[in-house]
Amino acid sequence: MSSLIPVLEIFGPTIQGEGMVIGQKTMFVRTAGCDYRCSWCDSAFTWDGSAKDDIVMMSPEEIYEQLVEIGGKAFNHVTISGGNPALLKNIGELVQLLHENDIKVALETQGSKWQDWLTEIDDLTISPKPPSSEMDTNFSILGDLLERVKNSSVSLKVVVFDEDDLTYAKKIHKLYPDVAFYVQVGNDDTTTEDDQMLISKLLAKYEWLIDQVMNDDEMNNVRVLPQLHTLVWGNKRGV
Ligand SMILES: C[S@@+](CC[C@H](N)C(=O)[O-])C[C@H]1O[C@@H](n2cnc3c(N)ncnc32)[C@H](O)[C@@H]1O
Ligand SMILES: Nc1nc2[nH]cc(C(=O)O)c2c(=O)[nH]1
Ligand code: SF4
Ligand SMILES: [Mg+2]
Repeated sequence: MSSLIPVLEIFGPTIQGEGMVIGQKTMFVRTAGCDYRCSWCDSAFTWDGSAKDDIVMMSPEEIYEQLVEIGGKAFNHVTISGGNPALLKNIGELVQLLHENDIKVALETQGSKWQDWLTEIDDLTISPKPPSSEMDTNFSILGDLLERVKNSSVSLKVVVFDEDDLTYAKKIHKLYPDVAFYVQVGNDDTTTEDDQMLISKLLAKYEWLIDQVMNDDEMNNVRVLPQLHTLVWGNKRGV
């Protein structure tokens, strides 16, 4: 019997709305628990206790069964996010099971914890947190992690809210110039249900971020992205 994984959401198929495989058709598995408390976290329910009664302890086999129950045959890509899935040693068993079923696996983590299974991920996104998050980056852990996954398909993605975040993003890019680098628009209104207001605000921020990067000779090899799912579905959960 495999060990159990704390799961908060399984949904899809949908598009990957962020980062290195934006637009990719994928299922999502969202784990509970995070070692960070980002001020603007759009998935705070994974760690703030508000959804603690919704956490289901599932074996990798049960997760795979539910993915198939929801997605049928209409997927071959699964994204694991959280919370921080890298807190969980047994994600490795889930990754192995998905690979055995010819499913590619993406994973989102902030780069604060190492797990040996990180080298097995097909699309690995590391998202270190800028000053606006009020979290501190442990550069020793981050550097070690990036060194150990350097032969995998890996990217760095920094969410940017303001100029200080942009300075931080540049520092990250300069430290690890060989890792594909993305900056992403930050959503500072993660509870509103007014989609039109949210979308026009986020598009204005996207234009601001594009302008900043275009005018900066230290960011010639940078990809600038919105959170595509937010532009389509606003703050809706499970999409
Ligand atoms: C909810 S996190 C879960 C994975 C992991 N804890 C992390 O932060 O990378 C998934 C992605 O959403 C991003 N994110 C979280 N809140 C956001 C917000 N308010 N605006 C834009 N991106 C956000 C994170 O930076 C991360 O890249
Ligand atoms: N469509 C969609 N794309 C995403 N990319 C990263 C997400 C996340 O919350 O980790 C996410 C999400 O929740 N939905
Ligand atoms: S690291 Fe990710 S899940 Fe954790 S608080 Fe920050 S954005 Fe949220
Ligand atoms: Mg999200």
